[in-house]
Amino acid sequence: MKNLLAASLKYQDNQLFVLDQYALPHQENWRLCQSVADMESLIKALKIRGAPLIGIGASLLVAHLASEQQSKAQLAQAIAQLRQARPTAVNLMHCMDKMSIALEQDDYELALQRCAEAIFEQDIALCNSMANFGNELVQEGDNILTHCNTGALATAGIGTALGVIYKAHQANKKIHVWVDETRPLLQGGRLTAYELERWQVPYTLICDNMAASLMAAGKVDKIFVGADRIAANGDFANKVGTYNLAVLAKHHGIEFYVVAPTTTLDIECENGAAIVIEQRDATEVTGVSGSFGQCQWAPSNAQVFNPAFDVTPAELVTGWVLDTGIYSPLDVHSGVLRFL
Ligand SMILES: CSC[C@H]1O[C@H](OP(=O)(O)O)[C@H](O)[C@@H]1O
Repeated sequence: MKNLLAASLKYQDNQLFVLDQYALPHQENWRLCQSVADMESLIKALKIRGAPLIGIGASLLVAHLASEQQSKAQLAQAIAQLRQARPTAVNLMHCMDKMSIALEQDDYELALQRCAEAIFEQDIALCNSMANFGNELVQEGDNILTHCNTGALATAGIGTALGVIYKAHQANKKIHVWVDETRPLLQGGRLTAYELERWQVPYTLICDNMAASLMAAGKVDKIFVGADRIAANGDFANKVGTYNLAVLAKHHGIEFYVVAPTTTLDIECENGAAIVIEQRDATEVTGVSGSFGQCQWAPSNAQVFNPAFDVTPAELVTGWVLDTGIYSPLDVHSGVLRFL
C-alpha cells in the first residue's frame, strides 16, 4: 500500500501509526498499530477518534493485515470485529462494508489496499468540498461557536465543521471562534484549541455551560457542529451537548449548521430515535485522566449517566452542509438525503 499521511494517522513504509489523541495537546505520541486488538483498543479509548477517521483507520489496518498475507477468514473476522468497535458513528460501518465487498474479489489483497487508499483519499476531497460550501455561509467578522473536535484530527483532511472555520480564516474573513471545551473528554479544550493554535485562528475557550449566556449577550453569530450519524429525516447524532446548543440557538434565533460528509448519512435510520447512542465509562465523568495524570473529584461509587452523543432533531437545524452542497430544512423535509 502507498504511503499515506494525515494529521493523526499515517501509513509509512508498510507500517500503520496513530497519533494518540488522548495524550494531546501536551504529548504527541505516535503509536504503531499492528493488529485488530491494537486498533480496537485505540478506537474504544478515543486515542483515534472522529466519525470519519475511525473508519479510515480501521480500513487501513485491515488492508495492512491483508498485505501480511492474513487469510480471507481472518480478514473477515477483523472486519466484523472492527465494525463493532463504536456503535454510533456510521462511517465505521460504511467503511467496513466497503472492505467486505473488496474481500470478495479474487485478488482481495490488492482490492483491500485499493479500497482503503480510496477511502482515505476520498475523505480529503470530501473535507475540501464541505469547507468550500460551508465558507459561503460565513460572513466577515463572524463569531462562530463550535463543539467537540471536527478538524484534521477527526478526518484525513482539514475536517468537517472545523474545516469550514479554517476555510473562512484562510479567506481572511477575520472570524473568531468560541470553543466549547466539551465535557467529559474535552475534545474541544484539548484538540480543537490545539488545531486552532496551529492555524493561528483567533479563539476563546469556554466551558460548555457558558454557551447560553454568550448567545443571550449576542456574542454568537453562527454555530457549526459535526455529526456522527445523520438519519434520513435529517435528525443527527453528535457529541453530547450538541442538542443543548441547538435548543439554545433556536431560542436566540442563531443559525445552527451541521457539517458532515455523505459518508455520515444513514438512510436506514428513519429518524434520530433509531440511532444507537454509545454509553461510556463512569470514570470519564467522576474524574479525568490524560498526559497530566489522573484526578478524581466525584465519589467512586457515584451513579453516572455518560452518553457519548445526543440526538438533535431536524427542526432545530438551519442547514446541512455536506460535500454535495448546502441543504435547507425544506430540502431535507422533501427527503433529499435519501438520494445523495
Ligand atoms: C468529524 S468528527 C464527527 C464527530 O465525532 C466526534 O466524536 P468522538 O470525539 O467521540 O469521536 C464528535 O462527535 C464529532 O463531532
